[in-house]
Amino acid sequence: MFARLAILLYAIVSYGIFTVSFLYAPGFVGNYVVPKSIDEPIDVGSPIHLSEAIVVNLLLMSLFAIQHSVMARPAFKRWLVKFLPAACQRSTYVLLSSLILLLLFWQWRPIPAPVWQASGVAAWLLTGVHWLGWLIVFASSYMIDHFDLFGLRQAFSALKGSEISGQTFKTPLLYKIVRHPLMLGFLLAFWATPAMTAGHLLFAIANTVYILVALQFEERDLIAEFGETYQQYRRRVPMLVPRLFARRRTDDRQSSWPVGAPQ
Ligand SMILES: C[S@@+](CC[C@H](N)C(=O)[O-])C[C@H]1O[C@@H](n2cnc3c(N)ncnc32)[C@H](O)[C@@H]1O
Repeated sequence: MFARLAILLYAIVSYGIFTVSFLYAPGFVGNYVVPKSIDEPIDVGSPIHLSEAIVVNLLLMSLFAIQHSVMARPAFKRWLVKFLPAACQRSTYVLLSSLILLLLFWQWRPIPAPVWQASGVAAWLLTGVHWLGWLIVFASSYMIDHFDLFGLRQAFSALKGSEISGQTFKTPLLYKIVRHPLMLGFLLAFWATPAMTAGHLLFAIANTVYILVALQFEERDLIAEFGETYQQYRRRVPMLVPRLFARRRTDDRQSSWPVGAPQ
């Protein structure tokens, strides 16, 4: 019982640290409220050189990308549970990702050279799309299973002594429009800004490249897990850019597979 309570406490602490990093992220990317944002320099006493800023920022983003992608692979998860209870595996992933994100927010070097500056209606539109992106990220996490994604469900299952259920394939709401709404939300939040600086542009480009590469790995795992069901989904639903007009395909009309039903 003590071990199970310790797992739950670990999951709650990890989730708490994730919440701090998630709440900080819009402030960081949008330069709102927070003490240190993407364009807000830290006082390091001496001016930061452009080359140093680029190298430090790329290292920070690479650290996040490597941790986030390596730890998400099934082979790594199987290795990790040799040392940790299975119920801690997702919380460990969430904890490390969140700590690296906080490090990135803290150590990020702004590069303030302006790239574009919108005003009037364009500025309002870009700000609206920016917040729509964050809303999509938040909502999508609940559509596939927020508490499973962030390790709490696994810890509660362990507390009850029940088996940790495997991943289930779902296509609710936004997942019927694109296969990766959560990533689409991030892309909108990163790119839609009325005041783009060189540092923000570096952040947006590097993260776009990372997302596009990471999604290849994620989809490879999803195909390995769900086979033809995911292949059909791939044929039916676009990856990131919604189709403006529904495409009527022969196999759509013939298929009896209900999109949205757990497979
Ligand atoms: C951070 S979430 C991002 C999900 C998706 N890539 C997106 O952008 O909305 C990553 C986890 O979601 C899982 N996942 C992705 N698509 C899924 C789906 N349709 N149903 C259930 N789980 C899914 C992946 O296996 C992975 O564990």
